[in-house]
Amino acid sequence: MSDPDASSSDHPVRPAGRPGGVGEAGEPGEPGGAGQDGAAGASAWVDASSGASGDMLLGALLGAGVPLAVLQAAVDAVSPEPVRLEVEQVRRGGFAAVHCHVVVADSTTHRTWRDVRALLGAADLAPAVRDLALAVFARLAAAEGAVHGHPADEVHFHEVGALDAIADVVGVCAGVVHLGLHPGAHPGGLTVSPVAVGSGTVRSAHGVLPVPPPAVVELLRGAPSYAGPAGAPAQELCTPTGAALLTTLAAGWGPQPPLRVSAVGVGAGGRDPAGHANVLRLLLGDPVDVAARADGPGGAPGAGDTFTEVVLETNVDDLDPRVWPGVLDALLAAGAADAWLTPVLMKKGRPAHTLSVLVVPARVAAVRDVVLRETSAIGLREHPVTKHALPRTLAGVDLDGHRVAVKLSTLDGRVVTAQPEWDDVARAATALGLPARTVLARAAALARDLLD
Ligand SMILES: O=C([S-])c1cc(C(=O)S)c[n+]([C@@H]2O[C@H](COP(=O)(O)O)[C@@H](O)[C@H]2O)c1
Ligand code: NI
Repeated sequence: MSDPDASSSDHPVRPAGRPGGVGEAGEPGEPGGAGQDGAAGASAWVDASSGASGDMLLGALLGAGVPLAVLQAAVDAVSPEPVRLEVEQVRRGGFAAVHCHVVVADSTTHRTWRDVRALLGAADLAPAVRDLALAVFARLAAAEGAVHGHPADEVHFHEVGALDAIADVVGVCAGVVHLGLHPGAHPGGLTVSPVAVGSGTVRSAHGVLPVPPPAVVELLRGAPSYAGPAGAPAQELCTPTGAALLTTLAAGWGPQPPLRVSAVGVGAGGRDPAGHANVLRLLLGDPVDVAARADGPGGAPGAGDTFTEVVLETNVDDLDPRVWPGVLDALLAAGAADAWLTPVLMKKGRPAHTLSVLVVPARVAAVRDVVLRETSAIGLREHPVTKHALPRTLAGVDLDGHRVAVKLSTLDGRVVTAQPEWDDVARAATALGLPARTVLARAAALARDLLD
């Protein structure tokens, strides 16, 4: 929710940078709705070490280069009353930041989850934006229902169902879809840092609540969060809207993933307390394939091509084979570099599978946990392995307006392979209505120009 006390202005936003090849299509609406997917897909990291709220996320998206018109068009499509997004350049504890004000007339209308769902259902929104906004409000309704003891459908939102909160959610979803960062759009997606929730108490429609308030606790279940940051005055830093947005949008949690950063958005919270910068940062860029290197002796990207990883292995003869695809997905989601099955004939002549997982040392524990939880194995072997890999970077080629990432590998300073990323090829083929092998051949031909 935006801060009603903060001053506002009509200043146009000055982006901190334009993402390379991202958001450039930027048409104001796809056929049949506001909130065009104006990007071919990118990766990003949200720094929520000072918390998160709807207006902080809106400011960060604007600062990272999303046009104000994209957010406003989506908000206009949903809101039954005029809602204006206003942008102000502010300072927060040493950061130049963008504060997005959501300006609405005073209203005491309370909405249920059913009301909000009807508003979103009737709105002329791009399908991806509508689906995402529905998912955010469904999470809010489930959390409110759980903490107040009501079925989700009957949940009566107070602050979080007001027009400014609806504008926060819809605007953020439109911005995220515009950047191609929504779940399922791109393998990289959005990684979110552990979330600072603040401390102390907060006044709300429910009266005085402890921080984190119950809805935030419920929404952040399973996500990393903590009180703080240290030295900050006691205050609420993560609102229910911020928590619902982050947990719906996050493809993963943790420190900044390897990124070639091309744009930074700094979104301001309403207050500017002494002692900490009340901002949320969005770092946008292309993924760099250096995750393994960062954990190994090679250190910095491209600095070396030999490092240590771990192979976990176990022979399994008693798991229903239909379970295996989900296991492999879960292993990759837990950070495995690869996971595969080999048919074997094991002791007592039993047909079985060897499950093998390659993973960087820092992610062994998470991967081991998946193996022991998701399969019937009751033990496993772990071998450190020495891995040699060529330094690689990502470039891109354009196929009739669809960006296909190309992985470049370098030997002795020369680019020796240029491989189009399959997921991008498949997506472009679907969008263009062409066979994937045709699109792959065209992407490979363009990629050949990137070879040295
Ligand atoms: O609106 C509701 S029902 C509501 C529930 C809770 C619970 O934790 S339960 C908390 N709040 C407080 O409302 C304000 C505004 O939140 P936004 O997400 O709309 O920015 C915030 O202080 C919450 O703690 C509201
Ligand atoms: Ni509540």
